[in-house]
Amino acid sequence: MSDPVLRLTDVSRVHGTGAAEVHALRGVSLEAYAGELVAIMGPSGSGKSSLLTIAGGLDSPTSGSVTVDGQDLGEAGISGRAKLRRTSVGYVFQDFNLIPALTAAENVALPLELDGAGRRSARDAARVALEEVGLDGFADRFPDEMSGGQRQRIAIARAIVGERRLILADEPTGALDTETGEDILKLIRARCDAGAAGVLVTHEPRYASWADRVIYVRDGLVVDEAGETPSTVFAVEVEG
Ligand SMILES: Nc1ncnc2c1ncn2[C@@H]1O[C@H](COP(=O)(O)OP(=O)(O)OP(=O)(O)O)[C@@H](O)[C@H]1O
Repeated sequence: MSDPVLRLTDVSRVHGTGAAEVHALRGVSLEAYAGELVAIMGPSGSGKSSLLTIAGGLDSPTSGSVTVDGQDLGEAGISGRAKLRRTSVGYVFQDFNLIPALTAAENVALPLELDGAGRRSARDAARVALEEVGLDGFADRFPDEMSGGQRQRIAIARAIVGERRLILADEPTGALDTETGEDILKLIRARCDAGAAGVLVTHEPRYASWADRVIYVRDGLVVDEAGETPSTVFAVEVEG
């Protein structure tokens, strides 16, 4: 098998010191390969968001290592991690994290422009990404002129623009109705089918069923890895 796009090896994350010490992650290892979507489930406070921010280089582990596309984030340094975030990692948040003063196309083009792409080519790439998520014709609208589902589509377009290899989504359906949430999952799934690796944090078995594998986290530990079929999500829930 080829190398994983994402590899976490024995990752721990401790916040605070002494009596205030919180172990958000305790020796988590996981891999996500090109073409696969991995769902992360677990109770509130179990470490899901910590895992994702560390996978995306937004936070650093206290110990353990993270590699994205073979590059060790610890060795990459601050500027190397920032570059990797701009070029290889697409992050989708529950609350969209769009810049209200920028149009849909400008929001999507931003990571490319930050990475030094010319304005014209960045905007062209943004329009292609917006088309891919079904927002052709909305490029010049501002986020507050659009529905929640459309805003999340902009965020997905921003996460996939420029052929990002790793898509990290933290409860991307949280603020959306079920039908719109399913549409968003379809887009993430399609991107993985096209060759990206995806990691999806979700509370909803319905959305986790779009994944190839489901990983359960509890108290900062991976406690169970279900099989390959969506039905195992429900099987484990019933047994648990
Ligand atoms: N910056 C921080 N400082 C202190 N503690 C933190 C920090 N970030 C996370 N934690 C703690 O680490 C643990 C894991 O948090 P995390 O947000 O990763 O959980 P989660 O599974 O994503 O929760 P939720 O489903 O509610 O979003 C929690 O106990 C949380 O309070």
